[in-house]
Amino acid sequence: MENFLQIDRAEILKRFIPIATSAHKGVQGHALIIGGSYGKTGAVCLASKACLKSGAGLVTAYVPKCSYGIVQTAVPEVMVITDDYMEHIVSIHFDLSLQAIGIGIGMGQHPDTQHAFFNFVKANKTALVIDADGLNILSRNKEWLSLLPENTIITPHAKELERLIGTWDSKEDMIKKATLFSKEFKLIVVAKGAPTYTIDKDMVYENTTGNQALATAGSGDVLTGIITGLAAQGYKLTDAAILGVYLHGAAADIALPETGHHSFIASDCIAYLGKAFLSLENIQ
Ligand SMILES: NC(=O)C1=CN([C@@H]2O[C@H](COP(=O)(O)OP(=O)(O)OC[C@H]3O[C@@H](n4cnc5c(N)ncnc54)[C@H](OP(=O)(O)O)[C@@H]3O)[C@@H](O)[C@H]2O)[C@@H](O)CC1
Ligand SMILES: Nc1ncnc2c1ncn2[C@@H]1O[C@H](COP(=O)(O)OP(=O)(O)O)[C@@H](O)[C@H]1O
Ligand SMILES: [Mg+2]
Repeated sequence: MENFLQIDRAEILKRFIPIATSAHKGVQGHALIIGGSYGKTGAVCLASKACLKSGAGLVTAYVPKCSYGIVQTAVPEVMVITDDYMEHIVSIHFDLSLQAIGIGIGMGQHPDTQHAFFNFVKANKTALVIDADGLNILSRNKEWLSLLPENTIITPHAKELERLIGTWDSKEDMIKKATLFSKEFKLIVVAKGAPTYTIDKDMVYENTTGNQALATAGSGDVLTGIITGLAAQGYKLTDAAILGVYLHGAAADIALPETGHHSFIASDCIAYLGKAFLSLENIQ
């Protein structure tokens, strides 16, 4: 039987950790964002910028060669490592000490990328957030799900979730199936939608922020970056997911009087993240 909890500001304040006055970038966590392919480097730019804007001390992006100049120009604060191949990822290798990795956005599902993803998950021990093509690759290769570290966060939209757990006939049925999936593979499922449910075994956390302005390209990529950034800072992974979803929605709610529903874009979600954090910190 599932237990439901509505995530409002009071619940978030129980989990939110302000940054210590003595902090430096070395203690704020190093996050790696792996993704991108020809024509979809924007997803990595959005995720890695959102990751930094969520408080991670250092962010590196792992991208195919064609994405190098784009990421360096769009987000100069982010460091970049490139794959050996030009247009998509064919092997994932790096020598970094990391606290969290976000993988899958804009990555595509080329057979070589699937192979690289398999070798990566087989070896990886770092806290992991998987989105978009990382999830699509797992849907095609369900036997790889058991390779993921316990409490890996997955962030599917409805179609990605359906590819993983099959169809459902009601919201209750979706939650039941996602709960079973979460328990079977020991994963935290962020079932994105309106509202978003974060499902950690029998616990179901219903988010209370966000609006239809988020129905715009790249808003999920931003969420991946936020959650990865919080995980890198050492949040318990369930809390990183819950807090990330809340802040992402809060940024869209705070932006609304300025952008309206139509003109809000994923970059606005990043731009308003500061105000979303301030709504928790009461700093004037
Ligand atoms: N600037 C960039 O670089 C960007 C790069 N991006 C990257 O692109 C890649 C592909 O990602 P993607 O999500 O567009 O593809 P995919 O999983 O096939 O879903 C599409 C189909 O699924 C459905 N569908 C979608 N959402 C749904 C929902 N909430 N609820 C229900 N259904 C939903 C919908 O199906 P329909 O409703 O039309 O039947 C739609 O046709 C990925 O790597 C991503 O990171 C993007 O982030 C954009 C910005
Ligand atoms: N109508 C809506 N109300 C609230 N949130 C929404 C709405 N539409 C989309 N979102 C949110 O926007 C994000 C979309 O993610 P996703 O579909 O992965 O986008 P993309 O792949 O383009 O980055 C999710 O966090 C989802 O919950
Ligand atoms: Mg997406």
